[in-house]
Amino acid sequence: MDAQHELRVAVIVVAAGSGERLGQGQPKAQATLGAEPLLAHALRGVLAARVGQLVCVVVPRGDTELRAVCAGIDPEIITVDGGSTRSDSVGNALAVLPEGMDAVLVHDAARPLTPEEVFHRVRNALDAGAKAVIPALAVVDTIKRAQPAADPGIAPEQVHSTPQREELRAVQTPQGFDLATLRTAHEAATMFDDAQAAAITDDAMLVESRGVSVFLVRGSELSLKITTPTDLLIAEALLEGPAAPRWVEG
Ligand SMILES: Nc1ccn([C@@H]2O[C@H](COP(=O)(O)OP(=O)(O)OP(=O)(O)O)[C@@H](O)[C@H]2O)c(=O)n1
Ligand SMILES: C[C@](O)(CO)[C@H](O)COP(=O)(O)O
Repeated sequence: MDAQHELRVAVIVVAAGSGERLGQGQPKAQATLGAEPLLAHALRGVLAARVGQLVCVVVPRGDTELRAVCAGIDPEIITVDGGSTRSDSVGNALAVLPEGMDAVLVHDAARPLTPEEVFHRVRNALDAGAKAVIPALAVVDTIKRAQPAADPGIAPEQVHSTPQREELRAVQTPQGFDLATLRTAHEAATMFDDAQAAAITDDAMLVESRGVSVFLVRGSELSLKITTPTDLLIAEALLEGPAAPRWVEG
């Protein structure tokens, strides 16, 4: 990329998950946080950060509520149906992006409080020439690798080993990529079998496996992912507190 050319960036927000672990019986992106759906918070953060020329939101197939949330915030937002896995949902968005984009940020609607600064760090790394960049935090717990139990559910698991904590990072979104690099990696993943496909938990994995260098920038504790009911309680407390992102006022 020459220094004169400003990157044209698309932001994909994946919001097509079912929210099984949250257990509200509705798509997770519809769950209410401070009187608004998670998707509305996530989109407000994306738009406040001004890191892209367009936003594409991936919604559950047949959804009308999340489409209405998008239209109510910015009628220019593109919406597309999701797939059965997160990776399929990202692939569906990659397929509908208009011509002329250079790079893409992929963000989880399930991270409603991601501060603008995190978007900027990712975008800045792309501007500096990175093909792949992800926000991350140092891990605070000691992590153990478990040995698969001989009789799952009967015999207790045993510890296999303890990775060095200094080397571990908990990664977040938005994850930023050169668009052609991410598209090639997703196309290769369409050949995966079901077990391989189920094991793809983020986009960076797909480009890593192709030998692309993935750079890390600092994430944020505010950027927690809403997965369980406890996460939603924590997010409510964060939203009320002094550390809430500036854009939560609307
Ligand atoms: N088929 C899917 C699965 C997930 N996602 C999105 O990917 C992000 C991270 O996924 P996760 O937190 O696992 O959400 P769910 O799949 O909804 O959660 P669960 O596994 O508890 O059902 C979320 O913003 C979710 O909406 C998606 O767009 N399409
Ligand atoms: C992409 C991600 O949010 C990075 O932390 C995470 O891997 C998504 O995982 P999930 O199991 O789909 O929630």
